[in-house]
Amino acid sequence: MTDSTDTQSTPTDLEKAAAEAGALTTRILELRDAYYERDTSLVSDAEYDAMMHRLEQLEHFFPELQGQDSPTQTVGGRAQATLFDPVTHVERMLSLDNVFSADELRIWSERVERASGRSVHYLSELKIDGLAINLRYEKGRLVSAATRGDGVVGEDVTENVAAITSIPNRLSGSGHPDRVEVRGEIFFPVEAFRELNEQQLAAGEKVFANPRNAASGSLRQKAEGKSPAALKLMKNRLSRLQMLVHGIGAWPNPPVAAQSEVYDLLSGWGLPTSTHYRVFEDIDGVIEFIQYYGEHRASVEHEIDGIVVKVDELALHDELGATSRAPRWATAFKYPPEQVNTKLLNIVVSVGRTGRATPFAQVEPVRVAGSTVSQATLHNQDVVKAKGVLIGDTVVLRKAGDVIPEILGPVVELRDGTERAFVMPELCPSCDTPLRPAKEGDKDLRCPNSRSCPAQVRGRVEHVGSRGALDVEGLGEVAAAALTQPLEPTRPPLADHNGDVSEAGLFSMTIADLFPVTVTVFDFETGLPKVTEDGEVKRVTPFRRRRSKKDGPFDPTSETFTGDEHFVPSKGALELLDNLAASKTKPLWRILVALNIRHVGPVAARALATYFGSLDAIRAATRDQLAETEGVGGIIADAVIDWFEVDWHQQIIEEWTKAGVQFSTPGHPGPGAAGDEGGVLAGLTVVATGSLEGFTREGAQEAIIAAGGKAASSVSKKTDYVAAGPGAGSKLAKAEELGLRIIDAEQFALLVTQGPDALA
Ligand SMILES: NC(=O)c1ccc[n+]([C@@H]2O[C@H](COP(=O)([O-])OP(=O)(O)OC[C@H]3O[C@@H](n4cnc5c(N)ncnc54)[C@H](O)[C@@H]3O)[C@@H](O)[C@H]2O)c1
Repeated sequence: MTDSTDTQSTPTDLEKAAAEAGALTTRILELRDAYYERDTSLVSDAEYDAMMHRLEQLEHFFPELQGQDSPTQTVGGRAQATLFDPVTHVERMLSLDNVFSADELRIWSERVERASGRSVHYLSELKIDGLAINLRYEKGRLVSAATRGDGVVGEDVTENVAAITSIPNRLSGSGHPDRVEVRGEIFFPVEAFRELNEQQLAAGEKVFANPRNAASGSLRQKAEGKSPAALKLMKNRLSRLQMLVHGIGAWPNPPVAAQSEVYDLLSGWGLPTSTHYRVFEDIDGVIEFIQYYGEHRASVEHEIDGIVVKVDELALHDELGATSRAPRWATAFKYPPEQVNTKLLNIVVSVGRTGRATPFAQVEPVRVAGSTVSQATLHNQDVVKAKGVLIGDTVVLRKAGDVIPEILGPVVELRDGTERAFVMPELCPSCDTPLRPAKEGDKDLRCPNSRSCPAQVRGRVEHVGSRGALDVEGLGEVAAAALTQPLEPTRPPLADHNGDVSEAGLFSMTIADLFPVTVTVFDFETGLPKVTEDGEVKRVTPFRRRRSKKDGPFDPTSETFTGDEHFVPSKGALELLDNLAASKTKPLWRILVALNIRHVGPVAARALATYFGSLDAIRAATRDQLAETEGVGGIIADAVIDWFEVDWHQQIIEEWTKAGVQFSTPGHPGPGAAGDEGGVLAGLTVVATGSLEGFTREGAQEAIIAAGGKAASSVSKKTDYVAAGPGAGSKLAKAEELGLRIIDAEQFALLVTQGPDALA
């Protein structure tokens, strides 16, 4: 680069960077203030981390931008605590640097090992998502508890800490120095947080969106000026908090050489330490530990937002030292966020197959835990009220692993007055029937028009096609909506001559029924129909397409002219009818599930099908006979009897029978017979884990049950066989530990067809 380009470009780049860094700094300081002073997250942690990361980058390229009080050089909170008396820590409390990938972690460890001049041991532990606390013990007595503040001066919360039972007032054991500072994290265990929110909900109070902020808010409450009732509530919240210690501050010359040994000492003094830590000889072990907990976050009793990696050798802590913000001998690997902020665009009410009217949040689509979320259930109007969300709010949304997304609450501080409250409709949004509770006192409202409420029929039709029922490819949400959506001028294929929709006609539909189906396309954000450029409501025809030259000779039985256009059935229409036809003779239990009998899912349906062998035998059974059938019981027996008593259910059976649906198991000898005889696996419990060649996951379970065995989902002493294929994880390990009989896919195939003797 020549001098002339340097003088031309550098000032502009620097200016640009300075402007960006300035804006970022202002924003980060605002966010910190809200977070540490008002226990509120105005943005998600991931967004905050991204801003910090960007600021670090800018300062890296333009070191002149890095002032002493840049957020990258300072610890979170504020020096002058506004609520509590100040406490000066004997030794500074630092934050931690972050890494976000295995590669970044490797770079960190290489730097550490280079600076140490040797390989080191790494202590890996869970990063507890709570708030930092500093406990000072003098002569074994707790004299002060303080928040981190700006790292030098924190807030005195000694009084409130007294209500946290896991924090001892006196250290037990011996060997504690005259003065020691212990550092830890205060948090709500997941279960305690759930209970707290349940209690808030029951009391008609607002639920808390975030355990970290709830913990911080609970600890940083002032007793003064509170009514006796409010004081009781405060004590109650404090008593649910817990603490785990993860370090020491001031302690000259500790009698141990490693951080992991510090934990043994601390726990010997009666302080709670975490059991989730391990020491590794290299960074690969740490990365496996990170992967493991990334997949098992939900199994930990408290929230975690990452893994803290510390050099285990204490001598190296002094050698490596610290920056003004964080130690060089530790770093935090941050997991991708499970909580994000997004906009609540609307709350719409949907009616499901059982008639329950459920408010749904439609949110601005947002990436979280590996998928894009655009809606979340809000359960019922009481939950909407308790969460305190208004339409138009910025809300906190959580999605953990495979768990369904949940709206945790609003960010009240971001309201601008345009938000509006949700009003639960009085009429069913699908059929205008007045909604009512199923029984007195029920919070959930239902549409009582179960027979022909289009939303309920749609839900039931979708259920017929679902994997746990008849597993009909092509009969999913969209097809179910298309078959039931009543639209002028076409009648939905599942409507009878009165125009009432019902699943009774599902198996007798023909191409001619499907052909005219026109479906309105709804706009997700508004819930209103989409409009074309010409101002027409947008409609699609999923079961037909325009004829093309490739379609061969004209077939008058399945083709049609509409206006001047020529249509043929779509591939989807033909497949749907073929698949429906093929499912008429599927196993009886699948047909039973497809009937949408309350409480009768695959497990109960299998039990009924195995014992009775036909729908007629089930109908003829007494309540006692049903209830006594293994795997059935009283509640299901009642639900089955109730189901048969409804007239229009008879119509479904009649219509389906006429269409060729098989309501019995060919060759079944009659009630009880199959049960007595048992299968080759009668009395045996088998667990299938990993991928077993030749079997799907569900197929393996079915094979066990079909052979009369019990398909268990977890391994215990009572398990007789564990069939394990590639990918078998903890179940296989447990089976080995218990010394159980472990078999491979080939042996499994023998076992379920010929029984245990085949393996001898
Ligand atoms: N959403 C927002 O608006 C907002 C604003 C400010 C801060 N934040 C969040 O706070 C973070 C910054 O806070 P920070 O400076 O406290 O850093 P940090 O939370 O990333 O890490 C440092 C802290 O981790 C804690 N910790 C938990 N488990 C630990 C363990 N096993 N060993 C050692 N320490 C452990 C310690 O208290 C330590 O002070 C951000 O990354 C962000 O997640 C969010």
